[in-house]
Amino acid sequence: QLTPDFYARTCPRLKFTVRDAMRQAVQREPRMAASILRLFFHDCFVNGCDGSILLDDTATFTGEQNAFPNRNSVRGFEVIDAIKARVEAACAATVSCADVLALAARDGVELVGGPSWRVALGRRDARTASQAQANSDLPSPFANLSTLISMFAAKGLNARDMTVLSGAHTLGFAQCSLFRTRIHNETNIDPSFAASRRLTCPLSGGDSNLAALDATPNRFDNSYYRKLVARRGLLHSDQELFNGGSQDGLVRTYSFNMAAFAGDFAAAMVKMGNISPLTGTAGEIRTTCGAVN
Ligand code: HEM
Ligand SMILES: [Ca+2]
Repeated sequence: QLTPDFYARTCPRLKFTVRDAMRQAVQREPRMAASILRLFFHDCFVNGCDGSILLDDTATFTGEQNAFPNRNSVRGFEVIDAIKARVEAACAATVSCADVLALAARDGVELVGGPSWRVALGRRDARTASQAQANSDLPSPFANLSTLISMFAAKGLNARDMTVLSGAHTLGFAQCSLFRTRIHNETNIDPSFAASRRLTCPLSGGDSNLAALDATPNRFDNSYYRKLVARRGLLHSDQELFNGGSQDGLVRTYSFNMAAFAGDFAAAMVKMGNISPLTGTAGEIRTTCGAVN
């Protein structure tokens, strides 16, 4: 029951406000498009797209931000907080943090050359968050293909959705500790790629050193899939999509058909954005994204 014109009368300039703020954020730091996209994924996969990941831990509240997949890893909170402040100034107590995040993720992708899509709106914000749920529902970079497929299936997303959404790794960076075993121990990897990654990610030390997830980390293109076909996937979970299994054919298609990737990605983002939203009078419209009202 989400709809793109949910705020047409209550906050008519909403999408321009978000777009403008995201343009500034991405101009300042191109990686922010990636970081906000990932933030949206990590929101939607834990209790649905309800802004739960945005809630800060306090002395009496433990939320999702310090769950293993998020701690020292997800970023961009200050950008969402700043956008929300501008939205509040224009339309007080009207637009949810969950919707701001959904719009910002779409705008970031478009700003770095990716497809666009209509964001259905009307999500409300959670009053709670669960660190345990974040630990159990977010996929690990060490997962194999069948685990990835079943974790997405648990969210109503099929294997094709999983493979095309993983194309988000056309943007952004990963830390050495999350791909070390792949570049040092695995055999389904291009040797020269492994050797060059080992230069900044040795067997010990450099845990937080960054490497790009594909060859063009600030450009939304299909090079992620071309790299998978060349056995140059950075994460173990990336290469699982092209390792003799059920997704090989789709990876190959996306590797030479950018239009198919772009179209399927947009459709799958809409689907991901529909994961169990709070609507109607459930939840609340948070005034500050980091804390319940
Ligand atoms: C298929 C399962 C997935 C796994 C196992 C996975 C895992 C990871 C890991 C380990 C990182 C690096 C984190 C770090 O080094 O701190 C990462 C980065 C990223 N992920 Fe995923 N991811 C998956 C799917 C997705 C999906 C569905 C999206 C969005 C639709 C996404 C968007 C991103 C982006 C954009 C980055 C780069 C973030 C940045 O540079 O700030 N990922 N992912
Ligand atoms: Ca959530």
